[in-house]
Amino acid sequence: MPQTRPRVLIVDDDTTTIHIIAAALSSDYEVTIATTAGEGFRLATTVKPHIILVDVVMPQVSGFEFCKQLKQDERTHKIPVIFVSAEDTIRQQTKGFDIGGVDYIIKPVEVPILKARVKTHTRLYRQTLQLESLAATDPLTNLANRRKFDEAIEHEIERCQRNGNPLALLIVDIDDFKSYNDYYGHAKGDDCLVAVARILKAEAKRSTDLVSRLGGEEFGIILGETDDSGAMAIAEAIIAEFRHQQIEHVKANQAAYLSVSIGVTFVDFSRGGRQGVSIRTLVDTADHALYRAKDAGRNRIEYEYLEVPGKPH
Ligand SMILES: Nc1nc2c(ncn2[C@@H]2O[C@H](COP(=O)(O)OP(=O)(O)OP(=O)(O)O)[C@@H](O)[C@H]2O)c(=O)[nH]1
Repeated sequence: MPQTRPRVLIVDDDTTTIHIIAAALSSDYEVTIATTAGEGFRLATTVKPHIILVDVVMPQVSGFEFCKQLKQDERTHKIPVIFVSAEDTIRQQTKGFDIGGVDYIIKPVEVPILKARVKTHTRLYRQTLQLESLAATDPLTNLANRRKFDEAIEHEIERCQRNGNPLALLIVDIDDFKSYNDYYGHAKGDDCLVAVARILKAEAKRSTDLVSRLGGEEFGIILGETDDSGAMAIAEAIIAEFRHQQIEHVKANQAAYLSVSIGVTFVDFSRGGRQGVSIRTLVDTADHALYRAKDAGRNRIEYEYLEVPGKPH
């Protein structure tokens, strides 16, 4: 698939420089312009540029301060920043790198050098993004993989705890999948995993939801900012969707179709506390509920609250 053109954000208060840089890059890049650091920061979070070219000397907020701000925000900290400045002292240039810039271009801008450097840094950044995405994705289902799940749940625990919000985790396991594989063959088993992934994605579709394949026929769904009734509603919708779709599984023991069992756990951070709430305790609690669902006959949901130790009552 052809890649879209890389996006460049130019942040400069000098219209002559903006004009020179934009003219040099606009045939190969999507160019966006900001004349203040404030506007630049807003565009960095919305346009998500592949590179930012910033003037060092600007009124109010300098290019260095702007870069520091970008590096402190998780939405923008990875975007490569190139400083463009007439200040050519070694001290000034070194400072640019220390702050987190990837390059420093001296004004007046030499267009071939500018183009070569922008090309190199955008290519490297895009490769990094691609590798990060591959490292976080399960190749069969295209869902987030276990590594991404662990990273995301840690992040969600922190976020929900900081904001005093509830957090829920669902572990979904296909019922009698061994006999499905044995009867229909491994390739059909793979197709089945893809179909299950699609159903789960369709039911947990909020931006704070993350559906992942934990391994084999087990899936994890993180529901940030979701309380017990919200999480149970999603779990019930998943069970109902499998009942509705009636995916054939002639060897199923319980239902006459392909079904899943779901273990659900909730944490309520609304009264503070966090000690003892880790990925491990969350997953273990949801797993425990899942085993109970399997034991009780499959094709069902069981849940367990996770108490937050140290929470004042
Ligand atoms: N096709 C396919 N099968 C897989 C994959 N990963 C794991 N499996 C199979 O999933 C099956 C899981 O079997 P079990 O752990 O015994 O679970 P189950 O038969 O679903 O039984 P219950 O969970 O108790 O209902 C095994 O046969 C694995 O070989 C995969 O990527 N593709």
